[in-house]
Amino acid sequence: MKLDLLDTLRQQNPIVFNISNFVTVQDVANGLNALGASPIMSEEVAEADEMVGLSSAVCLNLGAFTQVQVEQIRKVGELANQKHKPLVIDPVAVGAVAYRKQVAVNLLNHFHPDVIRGNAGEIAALADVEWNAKGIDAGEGAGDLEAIAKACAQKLSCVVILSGPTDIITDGMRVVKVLNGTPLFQIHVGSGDMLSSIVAAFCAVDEDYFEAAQTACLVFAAIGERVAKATPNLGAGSFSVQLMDGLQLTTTAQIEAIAAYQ
Ligand SMILES: Nc1ncnc2c1ncn2[C@@H]1O[C@H](COP(=O)(O)OP(=O)(O)O)[C@@H](O)[C@H]1O
Ligand SMILES: Cc1ncsc1CCOP(=O)(O)O
Ligand SMILES: [Mg+2]
Repeated sequence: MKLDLLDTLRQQNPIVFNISNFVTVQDVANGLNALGASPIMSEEVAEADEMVGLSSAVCLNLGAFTQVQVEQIRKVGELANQKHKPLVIDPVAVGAVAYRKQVAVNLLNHFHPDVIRGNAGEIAALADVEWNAKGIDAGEGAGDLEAIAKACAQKLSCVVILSGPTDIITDGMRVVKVLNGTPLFQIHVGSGDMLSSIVAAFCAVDEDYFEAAQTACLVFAAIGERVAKATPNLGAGSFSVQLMDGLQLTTTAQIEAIAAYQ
């Protein structure tokens, strides 16, 4: 685990280009900014070439697209591959909505992601494993999560993060598990979207995307855990405020002190 990547990220302040969704776009922008990256968003395909060109990483969130936006997402994904910019995909709710899975699978025929980050329901759907996803949430299933994450990574030849109470990060062969976190993440819509964009930010500062992905998961989960423990009776509203402060103010040493992974 390369925790010093957080210091590198804060020194380099990489530009991360996000196609976000209208629900969580502000959380994603502010989360990246607070941590030490430089977010930029766009909904216009005409500026895709310039946007990808000026960015150090790209995060495509499939949370709430229109057909016009699918064209933009495809173009940006293709450009990211052509310009060798790290590309992260967040396949929101592909396990719950057949149309979304169809769109996601079609997009993945046009470009190759370096990292896919989703919850159990989303990663199971991409791996074609039986699972009862619940809307944007993981839902329930009987399968082994590590095996599902590995199957998805092997099928799509990329790093996969299956997030949840334990984050499972795999390149299809190697597996790292991040045990930090807090259940408060579940009552804040946008936790997963923030994590996906933060994964892209770490990929901007380390070409080893397996390392970048696991560090991003540890940093995000440990900061959430730390702020949750620091404030008694934290609720959904104040957690999101504390989380933003934590992303800005938590040091590498403070994360190292509570880091739990295997
Ligand atoms: N019950 C939980 N306990 C601890 N951490 C959690 C829990 N549920 C989710 N997380 C954390 O929340 C973040 C978002 O993950 P997740 O909830 O799986 O994404 P999504 O919002 O896309 O469903 C990750 O950092 C994950 O580790
Ligand atoms: C509620 C909702 N609806 C479409 S996208 C979205 C946000 C999903 O955010 P997250 O997956 O980070 O909880
Ligand atoms: Mg999500």
